[in-house]
Amino acid sequence: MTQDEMKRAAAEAALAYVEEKTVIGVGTGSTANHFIDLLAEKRIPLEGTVASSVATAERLKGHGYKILELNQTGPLSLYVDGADESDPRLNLIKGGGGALTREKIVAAASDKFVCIADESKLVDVLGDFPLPIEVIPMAQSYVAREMVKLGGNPSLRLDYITDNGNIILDVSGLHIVDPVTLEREINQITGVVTVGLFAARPADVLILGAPGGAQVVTA
Ligand SMILES: O=C[C@H](O)[C@H](O)[C@H](O)COP(=O)(O)O
Repeated sequence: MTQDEMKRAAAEAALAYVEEKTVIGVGTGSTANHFIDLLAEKRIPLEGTVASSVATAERLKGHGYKILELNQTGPLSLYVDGADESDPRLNLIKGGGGALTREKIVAAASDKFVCIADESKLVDVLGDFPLPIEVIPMAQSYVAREMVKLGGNPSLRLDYITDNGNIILDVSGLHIVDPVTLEREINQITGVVTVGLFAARPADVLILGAPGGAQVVTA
């Protein structure tokens, strides 16, 4: 089974959490794309969707799904999205695709967050994947210096601007044993829009695609 097939297997298992004719939140990335395509292939009717990125909105629209603004919907019952890393407590690193801010907003507004990933994304301790941070452009150097003080090695994501008009710093070298505290500390740095650590609001369910099929992990 390839990594992509494992992503698709996880996405397919997430369909079990979708209630027809509801409004759901939909994440961004290659695993979320499988989920979107499977919703359409299985002809699952939805009242609407809240997209976590422009790219996801375009893909959903291409399949005929209605896009709603989060400000119109109130709380969502379900959010489905991928991740770059998960620890066993379902704390996540997200933002490899740059969509972390809108993803974190939709996750925060959702009752249940189902994370879908291939099995390689489950790690003991977060941090091998460089931690993405969305930053207001004029704060780039300041935030980078603050991240060095926290033990990280920041690097600017080149030729990339987020859907919100900001830059991304990818911070390597972190061994994140206390993700809740680190998320809070980074959130306090002036100029940080969002850190791609999802620990104050982790996933509720992690579905891992693996050669033997999809496995459901709960914290
Ligand atoms: O910004 C992107 C998102 O956080 C993605 O969910 C994450 O990067 C995982 O992407 P993929 O499903 O392509 O591995």
